[in-house]
Amino acid sequence: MSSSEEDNENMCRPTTPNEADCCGNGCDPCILDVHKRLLEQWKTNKLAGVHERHKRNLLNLVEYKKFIVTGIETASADSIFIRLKYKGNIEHSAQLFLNPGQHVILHTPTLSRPFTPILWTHNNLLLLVKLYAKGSFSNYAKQLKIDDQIDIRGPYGDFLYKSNSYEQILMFSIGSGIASLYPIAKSIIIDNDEEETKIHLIAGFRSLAHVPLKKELRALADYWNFKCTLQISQDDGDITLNGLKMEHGRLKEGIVRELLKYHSLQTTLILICGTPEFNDGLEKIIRDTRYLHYHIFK
Ligand SMILES: Cc1cc2nc3c(=O)[nH]c(=O)nc-3n(C[C@H](O)[C@H](O)[C@H](O)COP(=O)(O)OP(=O)(O)OC[C@H]3O[C@@H](n4cnc5c(N)ncnc54)[C@H](O)[C@@H]3O)c2cc1C
Repeated sequence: MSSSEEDNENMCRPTTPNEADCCGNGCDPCILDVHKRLLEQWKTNKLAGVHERHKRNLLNLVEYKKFIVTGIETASADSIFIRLKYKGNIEHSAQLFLNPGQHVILHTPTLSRPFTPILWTHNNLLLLVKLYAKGSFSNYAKQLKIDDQIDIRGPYGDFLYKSNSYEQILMFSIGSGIASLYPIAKSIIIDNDEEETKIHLIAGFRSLAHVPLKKELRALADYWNFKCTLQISQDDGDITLNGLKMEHGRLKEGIVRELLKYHSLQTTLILICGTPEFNDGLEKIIRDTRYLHYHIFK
């Protein structure tokens, strides 16, 4: 190996974070664990003679990058959109890169929380953030102002979709869980003309006022292969939203079991994102019904 190749390889070695880089908030994944994993992968590749071509992602798994708030908007009765832009100069070959459904860790001076960007470009990303009355990050988010700084690392999450690999995708979410599923639906339905896969998103919310992304969901519903059912738990009277099917009642086991009766166990992919209880309940149903392909975002 020439010395320049060796230099190049050593440059690709994941940078070791300082012990002090761990914020002590019990982040999942912790920056030190991520580095350990990357280092093992790097050593395995080195031994096997695999020379990785590193993509220049603005985001980094073990190093926080600085972003600034460029927009804050109401998304629904209990959620906001936060737009963040990379702070600093972008090298020619670098850009922000995420797979739909992947999440990032936001780090403030006192806490860290995972969020799933719903949209992004080469240097900015849009988050859908649900606000909880007593939530620590929620209270921080409520006071955010334009030009405030937030540190971000990532992306994390191992869900990878291969085009046209299923006939049908059933997506189940409650509340802010839609943040993981919307970017996947968009990438399949709008961003890829070659897709033949049909998607049915079943999303549970308290009331119509609590539904974010209404315009975006209706835009998806204009396509032949996307269907959306909003399962509204509070009695909102006769509610309608063009293009979207509205159902009364909580997104409960009976509804999921009924839907699962009519799909192929082999060619259907099931995606789930909600509270831990919701995720566990649906996983049990999927196992009982013997569906082969599912992924839970948690
Ligand atoms: C991989 C991953 C991706 C995520 N992506 C998003 C996202 O894109 N958008 C988003 O809004 N959130 C997302 N979350 C949840 C988010 O990270 C925070 O947990 C959430 O915003 C609450 O943080 P908090 O500090 O405001 O509340 P905390 O201070 O952590 O909790 C305070 C109280 O709020 C309530 N609470 C907190 N979280 C939940 C919950 N999930 N369901 C029900 N009640 C809850 C509980 O009553 C809790 O006791 C994601 C979580 C994970 C694990």
